[in-house]
Amino acid sequence: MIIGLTGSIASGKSTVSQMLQELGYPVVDADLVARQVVEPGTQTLKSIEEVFGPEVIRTDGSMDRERVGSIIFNDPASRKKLNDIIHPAIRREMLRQRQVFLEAGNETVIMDIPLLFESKLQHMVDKILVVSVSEREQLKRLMERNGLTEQEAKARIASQLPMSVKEEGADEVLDNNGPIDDTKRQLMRILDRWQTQL
Ligand SMILES: CC(C)(COP(=O)(O)OP(=O)(O)OC[C@H]1O[C@@H](n2cnc3c(N)ncnc32)[C@H](O)[C@@H]1O)[C@@H](O)C(=O)NCCC(=O)NCCS
Ligand SMILES: Nc1ncnc2c1ncn2[C@@H]1O[C@H](COP(=O)(O)OP(=O)(O)OP(=O)(O)O)[C@@H](O)[C@H]1O
Repeated sequence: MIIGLTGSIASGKSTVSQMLQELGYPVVDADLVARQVVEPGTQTLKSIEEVFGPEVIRTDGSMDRERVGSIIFNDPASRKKLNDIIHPAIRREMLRQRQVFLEAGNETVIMDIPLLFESKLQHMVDKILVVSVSEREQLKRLMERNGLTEQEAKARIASQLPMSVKEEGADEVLDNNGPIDDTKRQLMRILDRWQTQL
């Protein structure tokens, strides 16, 4: 079974992904893959430099993530340009990693994909788990974690589909407003339900 783990920015996907890894599940992490495909020397990074200019490349040859983030989270046209370059490479690499886990004999693989709905990747997974938080909690956690102003955090939240749309498309919704222990309990219940359906 392929489980798609998604949610909105700072809703708690990485927190839940960490719990799943501790339980022994293999995880394909789209945010990590997004870093791997733009390593210095890759064609993807060259294309990003051509479109966004040499100022998005640091002196050590790596992508200046902060600078690219400040461009694309504030401008939908630039975001589309970046997505058009980087998403095909991310998709290919995620599918490759998923295949490696399946061929190694894993029956369940987790795919942590923040933009699962935005990129219409529902076909890649059998079950969809959405990690949800209230708008207020999301804003607070995002500002704290990334050291963003309210305006910067709101721009990032607005660059994704509303949480309610994601919840509607979910097989299960995990409410991550409460303490971590509560999130873990919900996760265990959901996994139990899905495993007994196999
Ligand atoms: C813009 C970049 C350079 C910012 O890097 P930074 O290290 O600050 O953030 P990080 O990669 O950890 O992403 C944090 C979160 O931002 C959100 N996010 C990232 N990219 C996008 C995007 N194109 N559209 C909407 N939300 C996005 C996701 O919720 C993600 O979990 C980086 O996010 C990136 O390369 N984005 C394009 C690739 C992408 O779409 N990644 C999302 C997973 S497929
Ligand atoms: N139940 C919780 N209670 C308090 N803080 C939490 C809880 N869950 C997550 N957090 C904190 O909220 C922040 C966002 O969580 P996390 O990084 O897991 O979100 P994410 O969905 O993976 O974010 P992104 O989309 O940016 O990758 C982190 O600082 C995390 O420590």
